[in-house]
Amino acid sequence: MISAEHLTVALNGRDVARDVSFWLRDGELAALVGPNGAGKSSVLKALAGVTPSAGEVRICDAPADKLTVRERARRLAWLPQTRPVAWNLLAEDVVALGRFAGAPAPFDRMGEADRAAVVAALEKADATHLIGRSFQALSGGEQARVHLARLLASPAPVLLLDEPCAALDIAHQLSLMAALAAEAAAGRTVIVVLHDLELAARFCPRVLVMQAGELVADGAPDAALSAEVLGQVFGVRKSAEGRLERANP
Ligand SMILES: Nc1ncnc2c1ncn2[C@@H]1O[C@H](COP(=O)(O)OP(=O)(O)OP(=O)(O)O)[C@@H](O)[C@H]1O
Repeated sequence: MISAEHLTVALNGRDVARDVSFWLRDGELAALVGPNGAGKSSVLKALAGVTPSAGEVRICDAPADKLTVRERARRLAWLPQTRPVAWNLLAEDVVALGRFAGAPAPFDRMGEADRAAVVAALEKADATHLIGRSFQALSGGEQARVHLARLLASPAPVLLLDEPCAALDIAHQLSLMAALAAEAAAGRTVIVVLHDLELAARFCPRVLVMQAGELVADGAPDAALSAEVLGQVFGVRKSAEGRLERANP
């Protein structure tokens, strides 16, 4: 459904992602993890086509660089790490933006199916009560849930989410991960950048680990987050009680 072959992203003359290759099928839910600055957002941006890259990205069997912006947006929805909304839209109008690329023609009016998708996405993101509220007057976590609903409202078969749990309380983090698992079970391919390794291991059958621009592990949580990877990549280890702690405090 989405693949990267020898993906390299250079910024300011430096490779911030180097020779990254992976392949995800329909219905896979993968966590993309790694320390700060490892290159996770850069890879997601390259997959979304918003940053230049070398190598090949294929989305739904099509080379991404041959797709128009609209074709790409129909295949892939991206939740960036920073999410400015320039206009003070209503919460439901921000969610409706997720339907834009799927419309038969730009600026078509929303139909019944679009309205139903917006309502369903708001429900999935536990944000129905925010209908009618102005987006910029929402709390950080409420805004994050509206953005999640925007993504879920999109018909795209591939979802990319960059730290969607930031700003969410623990109950909503768990609900978000359950919602992503449900999307994957329904056939979408989901890549989610996470810093919480326990959340990643609990919900994601596949974990991609980046370090200093390289993909250093890719597999089921037990293998990808082995004691060796935890120590070498993250500088942590599991205590006797199973808690993560600094390897060299
Ligand atoms: N626009 C830019 N110009 C130059 N360097 C950049 C730019 N954006 C990011 N970088 C650098 O690229 C590297 C990778 O950044 P990236 O945002 O992909 O990391 P990340 O793994 O998502 O980090 P974090 O967990 O902190 O969000 C970092 O060293 C960062 O400083």
